[in-house]
This record gives sequence, structure tokens and C-alpha cells, in this order.
Amino acid sequence: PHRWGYGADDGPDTWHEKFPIANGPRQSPIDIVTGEAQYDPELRPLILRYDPSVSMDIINSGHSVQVTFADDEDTSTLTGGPITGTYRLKQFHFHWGSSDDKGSEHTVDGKLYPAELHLVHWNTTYPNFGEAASKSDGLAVVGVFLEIGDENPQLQKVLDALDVIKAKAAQTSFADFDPTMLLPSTLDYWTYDGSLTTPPLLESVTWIVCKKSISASSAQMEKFRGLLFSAEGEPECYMADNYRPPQPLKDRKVRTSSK
Ligand SMILES: CCCCCNS(=O)(=O)c1cc(S(N)(=O)=O)ccc1C(=O)O
Ligand SMILES: [Zn+2]
Repeated sequence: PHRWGYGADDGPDTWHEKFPIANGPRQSPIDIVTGEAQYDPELRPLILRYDPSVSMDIINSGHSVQVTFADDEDTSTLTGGPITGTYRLKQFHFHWGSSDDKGSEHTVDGKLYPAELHLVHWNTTYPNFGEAASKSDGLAVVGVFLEIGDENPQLQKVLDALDVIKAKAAQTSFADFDPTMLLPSTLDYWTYDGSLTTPPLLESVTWIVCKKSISASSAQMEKFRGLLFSAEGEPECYMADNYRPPQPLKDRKVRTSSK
């Protein structure tokens, strides 16, 4: 089947050919224009309750590095914020640049960050992730920007696992990791209705983008760039610039949890 990527001939500008929703009304990411975000007093605090005992594997998906979680019970959940009900954590992954001046998917007043963490959750009113992924309120993704600064010891635990999953489809066990440790100190956020930022680009995501970022050192950012898009035995292609650029806001408003 059509393999998509981030290169010149399979990148974001070509995705509409196989996935026409790429030009849909609620695509992600977007540029967050802070002056136009509307404070909504009805937005509740984000409640992220993660249990490290359900972290399972770390995988090179060929598009990113992702850490997967057992999601057959409500052990790691997102509640509160802009959503109603309970959403379960399925996986988290990152997007990053080939240099520290780019890499995030969302931008803030046109500013690109060197990387962006996405924590993917699905609405437990649906029987499973696959069902939820096709519903307008099926998914909720928490986005956290990475900024160049002090070395991040929690992030280092993820980076230390990368050497054994260098090629596409490689995976290894990754137990007892608490993603809470990757969250910023305060959980003020922007929120809007959007989509997956990779094919199939389904318009089923409530985006919750944290205003505060977490740190990573430049050396840590370099570790992400040692991963490969390519599989074992294929010509080596280093994984970087695996971000979709901002998409048109169209008929949407961005709300904010704080003034
Ligand atoms: C039913 C098909 C859904 C495929 C999307 N899966 S996902 O875990 O939500 C996901 C989200 C995202 S994103 N950037 O959060 O929209 C990126 C990749 C993936 C992935 O599948 O690796
Ligand atoms: Zn993502």
C-alpha cells in the first residue's frame, strides 16, 4: 500500500492524494495565535493520572519513536480539561527537527520548537482505540513542547532505549516508565478540535496543547536524530523533520484554560 513519509515525494504535501481529508475542515497541527485564543472559564483543569506499571514497549514506528501502554483498563487516564468522560492513554511519541530551530508540529505565534511530545488517549465510551479513532470525540492528544535547555533526566530514560530500536519496526520492552515525569510543572493549555497529524489524518482529536514546555539539551535532541526512518537492510535514512506543518484554522476557535 501507499507508504507515506516526510520526504520530497511522500511528504505532507502529497498526503491528500491517498488521504483527501488532508484538506478537511479540522486538520492539525495549527499555528496557535495567542492573542486570538479565547479564555473559557468553563474549561476545567487537566487531570492526568498515569500508572507506570502499564508502560509496555518502545517502538521505532518508521515515523517516530513511540512508547505503548496497556489500555485494557482505566489505569492511565485523562479526565477534566475540555473533555467529558474518561480517556485512556494508548501511546506517546515525539516529532523533531534536523536542527534545533524546527521540529514541533504546533507553532505558537509562528514560533517553532525543536520537538513536540504527543500523549495519545482514546474515549472509553467506545469499545477500543480503533473504534474511537473514527469518532469526532474519539481521541484526545496532549501536546508538550520541548525547549533547548538543561538536560532532562526523565527524557534520558527514553533516549537510552533508542540504540536498540534504531531501524523501522524495531521494538524492545519499556516497563515502569511514568510519563507524568515528562509533563511541565503547570498544565495551562490551549485546546481546539483537530485531527491526527499523520495519515490517516482522522478528524477525531481534541487537541490539548500545554502552554509550558519541558527542557531537553541539544545533545539530547541529537539522540532523536540517530534513529532511522529506514528498516534493517534498506539504505539508511535518518529520522528527523518528522513534523507536519501548520494547517488552515478554517472555521475553528482556539480556547485557553487561563487568561
Ligand atoms: C485507526 C488508525 C489510527 C492511527 C493513529 N494512531 S495514533 O497512535 O493515534 C498516532 C497519532 C499520531 S498524532 N501526531 O498524535 O496525530 C501520530 C502517530 C500515530 C500512530 O499511529 O503511530
Ligand atoms: Zn504526534
